[in-house]
This record gives sequence, structure tokens and C-alpha cells, in this order.
Amino acid sequence: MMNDVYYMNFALNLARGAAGQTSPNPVVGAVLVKDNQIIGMGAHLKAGEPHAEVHAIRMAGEKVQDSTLYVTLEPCSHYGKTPPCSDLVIKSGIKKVFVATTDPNPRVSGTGIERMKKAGIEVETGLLEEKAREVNKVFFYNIQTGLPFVTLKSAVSLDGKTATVTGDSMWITGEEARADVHQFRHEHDAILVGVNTVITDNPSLTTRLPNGGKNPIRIVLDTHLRTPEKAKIITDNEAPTWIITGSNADSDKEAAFRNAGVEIIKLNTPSISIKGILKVLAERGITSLFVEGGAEVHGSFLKERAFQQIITYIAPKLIGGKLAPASFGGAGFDTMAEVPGLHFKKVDLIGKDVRIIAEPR
Ligand SMILES: Nc1c(/N=C/[C@H](O)[C@H](O)[C@H](O)COP(=O)(O)O)[nH]c(=O)[nH]c1=O
Repeated sequence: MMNDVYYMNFALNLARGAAGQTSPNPVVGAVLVKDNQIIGMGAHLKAGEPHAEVHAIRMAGEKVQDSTLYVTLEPCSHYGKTPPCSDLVIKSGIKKVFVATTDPNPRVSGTGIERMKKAGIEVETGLLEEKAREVNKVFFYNIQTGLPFVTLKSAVSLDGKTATVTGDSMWITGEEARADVHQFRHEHDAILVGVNTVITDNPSLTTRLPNGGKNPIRIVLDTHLRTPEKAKIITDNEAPTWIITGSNADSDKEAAFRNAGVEIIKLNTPSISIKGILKVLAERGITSLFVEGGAEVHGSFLKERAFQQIITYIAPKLIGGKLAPASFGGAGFDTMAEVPGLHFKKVDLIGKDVRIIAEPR
């Protein structure tokens, strides 16, 4: 006899499977059960396509009558690109619904549940709520703030260095850790680096997972438009590239980049503020941002406390050198009292390296 937690975990795994595919929508999983048999399952796979509940109900067919639905997010009650799922649940004759967590959108939160209860369906909320919120932390943050969820990523030696004193950094972490990064690239709408990283590493910033994956939009913070015209991210046509510049950037170079299909976002201020660009990116539909550095960029995000999680890969190596760069540059803080506190959310061994996922307290 499988229990309710088992079925909701199954629905959460279905939701997680579509991570990186559904933006700007959340990931959602649904499982239909009758007489302790799974009769239907589904996940929301892409914005604009059917929701998880629709797939599960279609799979169940007429068996859906008097079944129990386990769904990781409250069934919608508004007409988006598809009709409301709460109406479909009612029409299908489902007799009980477990909802892991309610919709974070204050405008619709609880209305889907109310509608199903009014129709005589037994509804229980909160089963594995913590896990359900974690799996959609990007969506929840973006709905509630209107800003992109920001992840900072760095790869350091055990003594916190990102390169030797001569700038050599290939490689600090091993193949497994470097491959692990690509899953996060796949799951974020955009990836951001500073122009110094483009100049020193000439990265492609694309997602190379064994079975493909979605390339994030590539964003370069480049106040004075110093990005090399021959850089991979300008010439490879693998993914869109946006360069964010200050108001004094050289407009001749701008034209050359525009001709290469690069989007130039020229701010009306000479310098770049992180909070300012997050608003600009939100207006352009970016709901999640993966920041790969370098140190100056990380230092700016830290100073403005403009991040929601930090992913750090630590290699079992000691680079040393007083002048070797660390992962956070910039002015830093004068006193420990100013230093933002974090908490370690997840610690894993990835190959020979440690991966720590931390969040602001
Ligand atoms: N030097 C290291 C890293 N270095 C990361 C670089 O800053 C840059 O993001 C990479 O060169 C990415 O290149 P591409 O986009 O894959 O072509 N990143 C890592 O995780 N480990 C390291 O040892």
C-alpha cells in the first residue's frame, strides 16, 4: 500500500524532470491514483502547452472518475494559454486532491482550491510543501518580486583562488564539476559574465549537456564596450548575446556589434548598477540569471546583496599567492557586521570537488 507521501514525491520528480523547459511558467507534476494504482501522470513541459493535470487526466481516461489527484502546485483557476485546470478537475469527477503548495501569485492564490472545494471535492494542502516550494523557488521569487532569481557561481581552489598569480585557471575543478555547471546553465534563462572574463577566457557560455539542453541568453556587463569583436559569444551564433554598456560607450563599435546580430543595451547612466540591470532584464522577460563572474562582477552583486543563491565548487588544490585572484573582488566590506550571512543549503561531492549551494539568511 503506497502512501500519500510516495505519490506526491513521484509528482515532484515528474515536475523536476522538466526543469529548464517551462520558463516563465513553474514546473508542475501530477499523479492520479485509484484503488492504490497509478492511473495517470503528467508534467507541464513547456509554457503554452497543457498543464500537468491535463496530461494526467488524459492518460487516465474514464478511470479518472472518483480518483485521487496529487499535484505539486495549486491547479490554476484563470484562463492563461490553456483553460483553468481546477474546472477540468471538477468536470473529471476526481473525488480528492492533494495540493503540495498554493499558487504564489497573490491574485490567484487559493482560488483554484476554493473552486474545487465548492464543487464538493475533498482538498488537502501542504503535503511536502517545503519540497514543492524548493522546486519552484525561481518561479516563486520572480512572481513575488518581478525580478530575476540570481544565482552566483564560482569555482575555487581550497584556498579560495580562481586562478594563479599569472592568471592560469585551466583547470581548477575537474570534469564532473565543470559538466555539473551546464545543468544550471540549462535551468536559467540567462547567463552573465563581465567583459574581463570574455577577454581572458573567451567562453562560449553555451549549455553542453550529454543530451543537449537549452542555451541561456548570454549577457556581458561591459561599461565601455571592450568586448573583442572576434569573441566566441559574438561570432559563434550559438545563442543570443546581449551586451550591457554605460551611456558613454563607443557608438561606432555598437554598430559593428549590431550588424553581428548582438543586442546592445545602452544604459542612460555612465556606470552599471546591478539593481538597475536586473530591472532592465526583468522587463525583457528574464526570470532567472546565472552569474559566472568574474571577481569584479561577483563583487558588485555581493555589495548590492543582489543574489538569491550561491553555488561554489571547491577543488582539492592549493594555489597560494598573495596576488592570485579570489572569487569576490570589488571593494568588499570593512567590518564583519556588514558581511551578509548565508546558510549552507546543500553540500555534495561532485567528482573530486565539493559543491556548496548557499542562500542568504
Ligand atoms: N577555470 C574554471 C572555470 N572557469 C570558468 C570560466 O570563467 C568560463 O566560464 C569558462 O571558461 C566557461 O567556458 P565555456 O562557456 O564552457 O566555453 N569554471 C569552472 O567551473 N572550473 C574551472 O576550473
